[in-house]
Amino acid sequence: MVRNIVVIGGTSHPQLTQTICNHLGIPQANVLLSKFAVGETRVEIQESVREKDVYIIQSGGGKVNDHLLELLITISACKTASAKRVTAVLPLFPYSRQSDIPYKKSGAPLVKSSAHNQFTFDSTPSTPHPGKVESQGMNNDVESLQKSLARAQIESESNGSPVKQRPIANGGKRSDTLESARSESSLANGVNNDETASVSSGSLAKVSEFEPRPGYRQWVAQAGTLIADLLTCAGADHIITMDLHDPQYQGFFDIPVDNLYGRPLLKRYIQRHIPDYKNCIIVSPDAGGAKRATAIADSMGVEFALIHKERRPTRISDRQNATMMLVGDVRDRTAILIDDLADTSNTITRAAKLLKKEGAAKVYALVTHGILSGDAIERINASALDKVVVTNTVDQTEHCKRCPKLEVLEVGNVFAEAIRRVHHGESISVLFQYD
Ligand SMILES: O=P(O)(O)OC[C@H]1O[C@@H](O)[C@H](O)[C@@H]1O
Repeated sequence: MVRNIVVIGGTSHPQLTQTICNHLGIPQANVLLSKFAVGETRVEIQESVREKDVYIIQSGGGKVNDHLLELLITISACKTASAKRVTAVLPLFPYSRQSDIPYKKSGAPLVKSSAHNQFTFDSTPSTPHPGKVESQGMNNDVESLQKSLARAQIESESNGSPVKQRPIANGGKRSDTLESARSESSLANGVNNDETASVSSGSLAKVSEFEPRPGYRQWVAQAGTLIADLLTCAGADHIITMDLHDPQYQGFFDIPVDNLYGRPLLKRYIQRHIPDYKNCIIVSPDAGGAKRATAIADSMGVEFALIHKERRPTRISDRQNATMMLVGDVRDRTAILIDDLADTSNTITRAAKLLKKEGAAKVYALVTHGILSGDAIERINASALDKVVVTNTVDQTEHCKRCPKLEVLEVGNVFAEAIRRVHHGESISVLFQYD
């Protein structure tokens, strides 16, 4: 039983809050979380938090924007009710894939040429793309753009080389920038050129006609910084999270951030449940995740392979795998894909197809955050993946009902122990170790 501590659960993951409270031996605080008719979030803390150490559990995934706003309001409510310290516990950190966007010195985002639009990244079912929901075209397009640009940045950082700058086409005018970026973002999101062309939003057309002045920064919201600022402005004194997509995101905060590792759970699963695991091969589905995957492979003394995403145009008959190249030998072995998250599941299902094509006997995917939005479950069910193992940083109740290949690892005990240690001022570095 821990004293003088208050645990509040947001609406994103009530089951995880309950598990954490069970481990701590305390009841959840009474709060009223609801919505006004207009859709605005309403928060009422129904017990005193004066001079208490408050932990608010709220994960990303699902209705991520609603959950985020609910968290901000709850933090602020606790602060104004004189809580001594407020810690936001975000098992999956929302918006952490939207760290700052790379820009050229000239001011335009770093994007590649639109000439490379001849191939597709088909998957079954097809990956969501901007053209699908016309009314949301603008949002999706920008999100895709941010995703592709953030990837370009991270890939370039992991290569240790700067992102290549594309010469400005169109006689030096910058009006091509969004079109090129769109094309690039489409490539990164499984959209061929025809599909991209089907985006017919009036606002998009206006944006692409817009010719920025020299030096003007084509505007892509830098959500990563904003989210960090919102949390601290609301009153958060401390953040606890797990497997941040980009660990450097911790540097966006000027309050302590404890980034716990999901790796010990994944490693334990491999050792206990994968037959003859010493002869399996750990695979990173992209260069960005290589560090994460090699850490697990090295700690178990097993081999490692990497899937390289080739972004140059390739005309070969098997278009689906045209852009992926396996570095390593998986023939007749069990391949274990390791990644931080699966959202559309496009990455892991395409990787699984390639691994089976290269002769892997079985393919597992072990992923910390099973966001599994949209058609992700259908995609996994139809894929070459034999098993997908995720933690419950995101609620998996509904996913499990629809996906026989899914297995879930519990993180409630890890977060409860982190909370207990933070509350007592003990070191939590033991939770970062996994050997
Ligand atoms: O392909 P989906 O599942 O949508 O996205 C997951 C991938 O996107 C990356 O940021 C993650 O690290 C992971 O490799």
